Amino acid sequence: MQSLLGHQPALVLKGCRFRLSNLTVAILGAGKIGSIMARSFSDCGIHVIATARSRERIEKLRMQGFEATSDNVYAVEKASVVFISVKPYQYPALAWQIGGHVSGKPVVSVMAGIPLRVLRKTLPGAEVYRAMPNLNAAVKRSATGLVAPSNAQYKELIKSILSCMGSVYELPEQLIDAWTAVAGSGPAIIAEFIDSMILAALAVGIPRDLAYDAVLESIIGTAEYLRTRPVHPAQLRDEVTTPGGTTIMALKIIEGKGMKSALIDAVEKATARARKLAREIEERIEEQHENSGAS
Ligand SMILES: NC(=O)C1=CN([C@@H]2O[C@H](COP(=O)(O)OP(=O)(O)OC[C@H]3O[C@@H](n4cnc5c(N)ncnc54)[C@H](O)[C@@H]3O)[C@@H](O)[C@H]2O)C=CC1
Ligand SMILES: O=C(O)[C@@H]1CCC=N1
Repeated sequence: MQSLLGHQPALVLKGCRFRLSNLTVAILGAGKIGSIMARSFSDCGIHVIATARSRERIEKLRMQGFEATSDNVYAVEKASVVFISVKPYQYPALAWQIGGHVSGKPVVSVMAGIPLRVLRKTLPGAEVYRAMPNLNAAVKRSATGLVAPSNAQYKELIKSILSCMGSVYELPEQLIDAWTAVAGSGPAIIAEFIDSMILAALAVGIPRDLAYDAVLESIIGTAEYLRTRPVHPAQLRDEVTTPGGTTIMALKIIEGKGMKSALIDAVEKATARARKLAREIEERIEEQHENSGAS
């Protein structure tokens, strides 16, 4: 693998390593990703306290079997590990609520963009981490990036909890925004590709249900092929492409319309957006600090 791809996957963990059944974890802001995290952690035996703002959402979380509340401070105080999964712009208000209650606890943010530096400043005394899972956690196939602080005390525990969602990869902080673009947004980008291929299949007359299967099975099969056989994607492409055959006609059009350059641009823009988010949130936090009359 190393010599062919010039890269060794930095997989650190897959599958639970700790006995997690005595653990209580708070998930603050159990929306789309937070409720998937709650299900994954709960399936690992963890007691989850999920928080949400609306009565309907709390009721829904309870129906799914989780302890659920609107009281973030209660959840933080009861839990040994705290996860934050609100939208980045919702974070300053949440930090204001819980900032005085997290000292000594590990707190893991899955929010795009917000740097450790800002988490540390707003959650005094907590051991702060950044993680970037993806929606595929719903099928235990998240590729989760993890940034741990130096001299982290709780790193093995955090990796173990995150592994309930799939694979965990430890990263330096300067890579997490790029990871957010590639792996965090990845399912959306890949879903667009799948949707486009389905439309293409319809255009050449394949019935809709068959088109869906043809595309999904081909995507899953190609990923499985690349995962289990040590070949570079370009080598796979060459194995499929018969000189003067059909595939080369498709590849010529893709090349001419710039699919690769569009994807590279897209990922660069998404990475830059995460960096910009960090600045925007930091400004909001400073404003909040000034408005509170703090020096
Ligand atoms: N959706 C995704 O695939 C992924 C999202 N993320 C990150 O996860 C975070 C959440 O994203 P989504 O789940 O998509 O958003 P969402 O809007 O579905 O979930 C956020 C939830 O937090 C709740 N909330 C907001 N403020 C709150 C507060 N003070 N107390 C309690 N609950 C509060 C909201 O009502 C909402 O239900 C974002 O920061 C995003 O960057 C990370 C990886 C993947
Ligand atoms: O779109 C977003 O900002 C979040 C981060 C990764 C996936 N969704």
